[in-house]
Amino acid sequence: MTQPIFMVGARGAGKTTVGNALARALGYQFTDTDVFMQQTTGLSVADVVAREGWVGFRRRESDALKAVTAPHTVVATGGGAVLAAENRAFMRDAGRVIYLRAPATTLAHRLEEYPLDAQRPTLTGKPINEEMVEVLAAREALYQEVAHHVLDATASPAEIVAAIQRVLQTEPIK
Ligand SMILES: Nc1ncnc2c1ncn2[C@@H]1O[C@H](COP(=O)(O)OP(=O)(O)OP(=O)(O)O)[C@@H](O)[C@H]1O
Ligand SMILES: O=C(O)C1=C[C@@H](O)[C@@H](O)[C@H](O)C1
Ligand SMILES: [Mg+2]
Repeated sequence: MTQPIFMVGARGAGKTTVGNALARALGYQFTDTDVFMQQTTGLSVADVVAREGWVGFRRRESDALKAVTAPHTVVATGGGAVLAAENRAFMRDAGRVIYLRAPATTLAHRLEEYPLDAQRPTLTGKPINEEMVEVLAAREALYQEVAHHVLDATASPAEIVAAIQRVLQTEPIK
């Protein structure tokens, strides 16, 4: 397989952590749309949102997704990349899409431990647990729709990488 692999899921699901480890295991390149945008603009997510609003950030995110996509590459996407139908169609068409799925409580716990506020400014202004419940309610159907494979993101990163390697050897069922 040479196709790019796209990691999708909410903030804290482990797209960056697991995506990086998966790339190492496969001998693939690793790239992250949030990091790509930070490097190309010199601005954090919070800065871009302050200057251009979420609409501007989402436009840049769609451009970044296309720019980083290449064969033999694991792409960690931003948590909201699935919001645009254009991005969902692009990822399904270009490669394999992996949804790292975890409950809101797990995500909120991880984000509390390691907030990284500049890269993860609040989406709703609400406390993080409430925010993650809301975000998942709004996006779960989109993550499911775009994914070729859904993985349990509460396992350890090593276990998730092994599980992804197994599903990549199967034909996508969706
Ligand atoms: N499977 C896991 N088990 C335990 N902790 C994890 C796991 N995956 C990620 N983490 C931890 O959760 C935090 C968030 O992980 P990570 O940055 O990879 O998430 P993300 O999906 O890339 O989030 P974002 O959308 O904000 O970029 C990190 O502190 C990371 O160490
Ligand atoms: O879930 C989201 O909407 C976001 C997730 C992060 O990866 C960043 O892309 C940004 O903080 C927005
Ligand atoms: Mg990330």
